[in-house]
Amino acid sequence: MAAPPDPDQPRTVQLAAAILQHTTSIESYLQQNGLPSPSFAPGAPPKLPLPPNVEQQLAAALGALDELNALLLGPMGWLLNQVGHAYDLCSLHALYRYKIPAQLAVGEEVSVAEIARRCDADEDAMARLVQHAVTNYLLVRPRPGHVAHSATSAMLANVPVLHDFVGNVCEDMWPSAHKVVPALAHTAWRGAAADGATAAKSGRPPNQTAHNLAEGTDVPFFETLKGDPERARRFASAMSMLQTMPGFEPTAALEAYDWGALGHGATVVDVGGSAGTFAVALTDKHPDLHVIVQDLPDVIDKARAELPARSADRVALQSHDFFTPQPVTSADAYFFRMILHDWSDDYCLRILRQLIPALKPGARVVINDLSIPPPGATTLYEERQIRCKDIAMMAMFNSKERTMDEWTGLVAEADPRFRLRSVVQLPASPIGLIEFTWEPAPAVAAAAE
Ligand SMILES: C[S@@+](CC[C@H](N)C(=O)[O-])C[C@H]1O[C@@H](n2cnc3c(N)ncnc32)[C@H](O)[C@@H]1O
Repeated sequence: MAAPPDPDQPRTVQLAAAILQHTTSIESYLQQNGLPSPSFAPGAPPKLPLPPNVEQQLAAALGALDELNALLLGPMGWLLNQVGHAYDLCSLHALYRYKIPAQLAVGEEVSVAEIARRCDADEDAMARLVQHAVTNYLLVRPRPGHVAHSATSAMLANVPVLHDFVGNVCEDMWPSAHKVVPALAHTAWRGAAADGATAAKSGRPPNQTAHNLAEGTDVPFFETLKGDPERARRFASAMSMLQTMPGFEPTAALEAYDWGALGHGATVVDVGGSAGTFAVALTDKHPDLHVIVQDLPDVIDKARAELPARSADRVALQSHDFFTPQPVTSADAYFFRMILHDWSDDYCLRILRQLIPALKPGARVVINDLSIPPPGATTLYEERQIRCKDIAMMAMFNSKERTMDEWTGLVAEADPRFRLRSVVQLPASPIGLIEFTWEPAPAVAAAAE
């Protein structure tokens, strides 16, 4: 248990004391469990392997460090720091585009001139980008003018999905970042909403985004991917990397929800279930459940080729556009995992309402998606990470991350007969699991008969 800060000390000293206290706890946990101290050396674990109680100390240490950094820089320094961040991704982009990590052997010390030669790039510019990468711990500098692998670059060299993730960030998403405000201010787009619902609070269409301005196209990002197989492959690979992040793994949703309570032989529809990763994990754990994975035709074709033989009699695959009426009637649960955050409120309402004619009384609708923590529930540093994701969703899709209240309000707006049943916030994760049941009022049910 962390000691409270000494109120007689200045804030900076309180923060420094908290950082020392939390860091000491983290190091003792690592030492007691025979785990290595954090390091920049290639081979360091991608993430500190900490249990939830120590993970909380890590979150507190990082939050305190961030606030201390801002205070010590002072208002002007902190402002200039933001300006610097605008260019931070340039060196990571160079690492990605020129596949620099893959060109270095672990333990090899290479001159910056040699890096430029291996990349067939301008020596002066490449040397400067590589030196910037050193300052961001993406590479290390064993001696002046030379670089070598850091833990991060070695990971980028060895984990192809991570390389794809960086490519997706630097080449698909980052170009839209400086168009977020111009898209907001775009006169012709102001007030545009789904299906002409001009008063909608968040209904800007997915083809009037910062991404559309950045790429000079009027088709939504997912449509662009359909015409560009390599970009689509990189996006799918980047998404599969996200599935391995803490809280984003299928196992997290398996453990957070009582799937067994749906009953023996229950049917679950995984709406937008992609390649069926979750469905396979769910039926491995609960072999008596039947899961129908729905997605767009191309995705289902690919899923069909990849579905493990052991899942064939428990997992069915179905092409379905979730903007059309739900074809599976009377299922026990309809599951939306990382789907609705891709869409603005108006589009989410349309997706949810497509379920209604198919629902039997008591059917569950389970949303497994990011949730923005309430103010003060996390450090500003932690909240910033999810707010950055929220802005990324706005930039690419005109969609959003939501608070728990926004999630429950959205589903209630889709139809008041969706009754909130449970809310679970996954530990040490921005992901939530919100369960609704379909409860038509007796009078409404009778009238419908
Ligand atoms: C962010 S992914 C989430 C996939 C999966 N639920 C998971 O958690 O890994 C969004 C999914 O929605 C699918 N999708 C997009 N538009 C769709 C539509 N109109 N109908 C059905 N699926 C759609 C995409 O193909 C993709 O598989």
